[in-house]
Amino acid sequence: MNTAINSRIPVALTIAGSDSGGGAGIQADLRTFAFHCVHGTSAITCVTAQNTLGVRRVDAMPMEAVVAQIQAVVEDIGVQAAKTGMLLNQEIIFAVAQQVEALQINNLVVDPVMVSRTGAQLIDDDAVKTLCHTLIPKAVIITPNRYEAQILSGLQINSLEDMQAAAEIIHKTLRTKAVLVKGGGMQGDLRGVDIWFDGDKLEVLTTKQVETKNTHGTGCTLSAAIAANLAKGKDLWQAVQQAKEYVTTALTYALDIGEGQGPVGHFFPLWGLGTGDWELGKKQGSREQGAG
Ligand SMILES: Nc1ncnc2c1ncn2[C@@H]1O[C@H](COP(=O)(O)OP(=O)(O)OP(=O)(O)O)[C@@H](O)[C@H]1O
Ligand SMILES: Cc1ncc(CO)c(N)n1
Repeated sequence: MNTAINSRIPVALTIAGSDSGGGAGIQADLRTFAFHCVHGTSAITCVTAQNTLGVRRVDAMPMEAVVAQIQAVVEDIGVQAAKTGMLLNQEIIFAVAQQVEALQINNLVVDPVMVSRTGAQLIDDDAVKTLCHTLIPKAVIITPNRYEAQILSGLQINSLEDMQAAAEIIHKTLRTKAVLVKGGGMQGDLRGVDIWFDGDKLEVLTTKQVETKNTHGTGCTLSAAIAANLAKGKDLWQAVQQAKEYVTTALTYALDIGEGQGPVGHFFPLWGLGTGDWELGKKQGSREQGAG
């Protein structure tokens, strides 16, 4: 008898960089997709030698290799949603924007990775311009952090009101459906606060502020969770609210590894249930076998 189960599963694509430390980038995105029961596919734009203390080296993939990965995935498997993360240079950004158009990739979430949480600029000014003019207008939502929102809006952001003003300016000037200005780089209580603006509704998304130094990859995780929810057919507002809840809970289970900022705990229910001990799962399995 054929016992195979034919499972249909939503598919999402991440176009982003690899983080050797496993906390951000492609690694965080694929874990987030898996948690949401979405099949994760990837197009790697660059390889970073990175750990919890910082980025040591970045090697860009050839633009043609990025394009080939996107085409291989979309032409055969198809994707219901996609996200972009670290795109690194102007050539890759331009090529990704062309592929999004040519392959009609819908539900695109752009995490405009330009500046690290510590304020260091990761892409040059020409690449920022290309991102604004080619890729961002194709997104259903963009998710800048504090420093990225400063660049995109031209405002200094030091308060909730500044975050709101920046979201409005970014929406107006960059023509995306929605903007989420993230508060992780703010001080005090604002660290857990994000601002949503879609041209109509200006909303403050507030969760508790989690007291942890282990916040590496929160932005990647949030944008990947939004894409996963969109792939599952949720509307954009619902996708964002649920993604925010997910990243907050994952932060409360953040992993204390390395000397610097550890990653969030993407698979927290396993730890919450005490199954961090994998032996437990095996024991339960053998008990069931014994009973049969
Ligand atoms: N200490 C915290 N407590 C609660 N929420 C937080 C905290 N730090 C970040 N967040 C949330 O995590 C999400 C990501 O925001 P953040 O500003 O950290 O993005 P980012 O700088 O792009 O992240 P990264 O570069 O580390 O991937 C947002 O929803 C933000 O509110
Ligand atoms: C590969 C990669 N993408 C994104 C970020 C931003 O968190 C990072 N540190 N590394």
